[in-house]
Amino acid sequence: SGDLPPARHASLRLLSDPRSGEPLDRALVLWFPGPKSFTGEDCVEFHVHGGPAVVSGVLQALGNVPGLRPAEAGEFTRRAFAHGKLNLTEVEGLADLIHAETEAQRRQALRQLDGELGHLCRGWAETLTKALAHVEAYIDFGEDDNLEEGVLEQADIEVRALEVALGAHLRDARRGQRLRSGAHVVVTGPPNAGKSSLVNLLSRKPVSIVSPEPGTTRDVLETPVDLAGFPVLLSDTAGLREGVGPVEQEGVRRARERLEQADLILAMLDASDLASPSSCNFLATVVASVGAQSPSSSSQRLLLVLNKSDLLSTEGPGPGPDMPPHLLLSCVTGEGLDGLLEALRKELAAVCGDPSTGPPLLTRARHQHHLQGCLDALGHYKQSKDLALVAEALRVARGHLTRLTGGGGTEEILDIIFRDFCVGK
Ligand SMILES: Nc1nc2c(ncn2[C@@H]2O[C@H](COP(=O)(O)OP(=O)(O)OP(=O)(O)O)[C@@H](O)[C@H]2O)c(=O)[nH]1
Ligand SMILES: [K+]
Ligand SMILES: [Mg+2]
Repeated sequence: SGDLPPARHASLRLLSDPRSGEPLDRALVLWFPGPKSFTGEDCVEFHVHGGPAVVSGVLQALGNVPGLRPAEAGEFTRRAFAHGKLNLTEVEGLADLIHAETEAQRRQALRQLDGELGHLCRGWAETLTKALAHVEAYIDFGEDDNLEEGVLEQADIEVRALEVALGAHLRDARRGQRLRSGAHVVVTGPPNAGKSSLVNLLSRKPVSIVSPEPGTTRDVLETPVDLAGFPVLLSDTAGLREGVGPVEQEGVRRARERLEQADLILAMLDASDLASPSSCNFLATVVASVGAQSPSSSSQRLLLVLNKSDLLSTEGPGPGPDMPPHLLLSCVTGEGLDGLLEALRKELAAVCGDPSTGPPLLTRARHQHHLQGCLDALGHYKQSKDLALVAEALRVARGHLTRLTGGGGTEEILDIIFRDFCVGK
């Protein structure tokens, strides 16, 4: 009728049930004719009042219209993908955006939704297409004088540059996955250093029991927290010491086990008790051994925190010149907490990758799988003497890149990716 709202303009309308004519709500109606819509198809949005009676009344009235049914979870996004509105990495970015819990996760998801990773992969795939064209031209016209000189060599230079770029991204792959699922930060130190006090302070809730009795914490207590915008799984552990009863000894064993899985270690000592055997032993073993690792991206990182700084002026002489780099903190007064959070932000940006500045991250095992597949195929490319095999290796390599952005994706993979969505997206 003449009363239909104009395309892409919000119009105020009285909605009524088409069967009974009963008014349901006064609502904004938006009409998006395809292909300029989210899914690429004709779409209508009803912006109704949020009360449950209004929503169920409108849904019921719509459900009675022949041919209409409720969308399945992720169905809108799936249709957008089917109509080429989003590629697969962008779909993943959208899913991550919906589930983002911290600022860094949101930034990363937005970058992926903007198509950065897809763009990179398409550039790489183009390089391979060109190289393949050169190799095929050589196979067909190799003897022909008209063929430009050095086509194979030129292709080879570009493919090898691509191999280096892929390798760099793969070395970074664990970072992106940590940003998606949380970095492992483990608090460790001798008994009574204040480990549980710090865990409670950072998570802003009483996760662990704090008491003056050494050996209070026995089990590993893990809690998810947002630390300086990064998602973290923070573990409190038993104080490290020997010669104790079997229960505490088991706690110490679990603490050491968890320590091996840490991306970042928060090593904690009582600043007023640095000369004690347990402090010296901890510095000589845990702190020294992590400090001695090569500073490659795969090794663990460590922050040394000297707690109970509030006791320093009155009791101990304070940290001497031999003390490795450290931060002073008081869990009781909160002094030094800002400095610790800033240090944590820097460490976590290194552990998770920094989505404000760094290169596009590989956030899923699927990304890593295809880039590794591409790299392996380039390995075959280098070893092949026969030009037909060279061309085949390039084709396999390119196939991995197109599958990463969703070209030729199988239904099962799509099902897995779209399963993460909620109804209405
Ligand atoms: N003065 C002072 N006392 C602190 C500080 N942090 C913690 N404490 C006290 O130190 C004692 C031990 O704290 P916890 O947090 O239980 O220490 P822990 O390292 O978890 O101890 P275990 O689990 O037994 O290994 C408690 O009495 C805390 O109140 C601090 O910054 N200053
Ligand atoms: K304690
Ligand atoms: Mg404790």
